[in-house]
Amino acid sequence: MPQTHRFPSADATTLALCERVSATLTAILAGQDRAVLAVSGGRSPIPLFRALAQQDLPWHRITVTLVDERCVPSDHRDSNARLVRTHLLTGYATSAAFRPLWLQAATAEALIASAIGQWQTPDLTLLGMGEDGHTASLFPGAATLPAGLDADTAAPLLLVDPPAAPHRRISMTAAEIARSGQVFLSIAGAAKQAVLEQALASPSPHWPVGAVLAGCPAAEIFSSLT
Ligand SMILES: O=C1O[C@H](COP(=O)(O)O)[C@@H](O)[C@H](O)[C@H]1O
Repeated sequence: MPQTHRFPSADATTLALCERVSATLTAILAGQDRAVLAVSGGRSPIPLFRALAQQDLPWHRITVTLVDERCVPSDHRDSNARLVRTHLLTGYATSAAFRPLWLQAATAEALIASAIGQWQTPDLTLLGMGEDGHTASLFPGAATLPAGLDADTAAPLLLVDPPAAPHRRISMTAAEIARSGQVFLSIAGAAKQAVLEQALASPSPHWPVGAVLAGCPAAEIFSSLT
């Protein structure tokens, strides 16, 4: 069962998570030349990205990639790559390498093949969660959700067409999240807290986050009610 760390506010969560991510990357880099950090998109991670960018880490030995991406050009307002470039790859973190997931491709097959072709299993994966219980872009009701939650698949990434959210997505599979060295999930707000508790109590495809975390018993959850 993942361990949960509760904080009085979203700001306190950001501070604690920033320290934890920094310490984890430092520990990983004490034992290997390079580390791969996979980060989520959306809006919630912006304060964490800004805090991490101010950490004096050996960013030149870190590759940042994405847990999931919307299939939109890299200058689109909904692009997670744009979010990362704007808020994380600044300050000290300018020297990190960045591997975006979405690249222009003629077909869906070429798109997923190019993303998988340059993919490396992350040493540390940072997850978020939507109020519908999706994490990464593993959305409830998506046609490819069963493949995305297949614990035995070797596929690290797959395409997802969310039934109730904009844009086709590229997402890490639950199996690839489970293969990550470490997994931290952060959420803020009572609504997300209630969904997460329900998902953990009875893992089901209705709340993909529960099924994902069931495959990551050593994952850690960072949460606040505000
Ligand atoms: O669409 C997405 O949503 C989730 C949750 O976003 P948030 O802003 O509510 O935290 C995010 O984790 C995922 O990476 C993103 O593409």
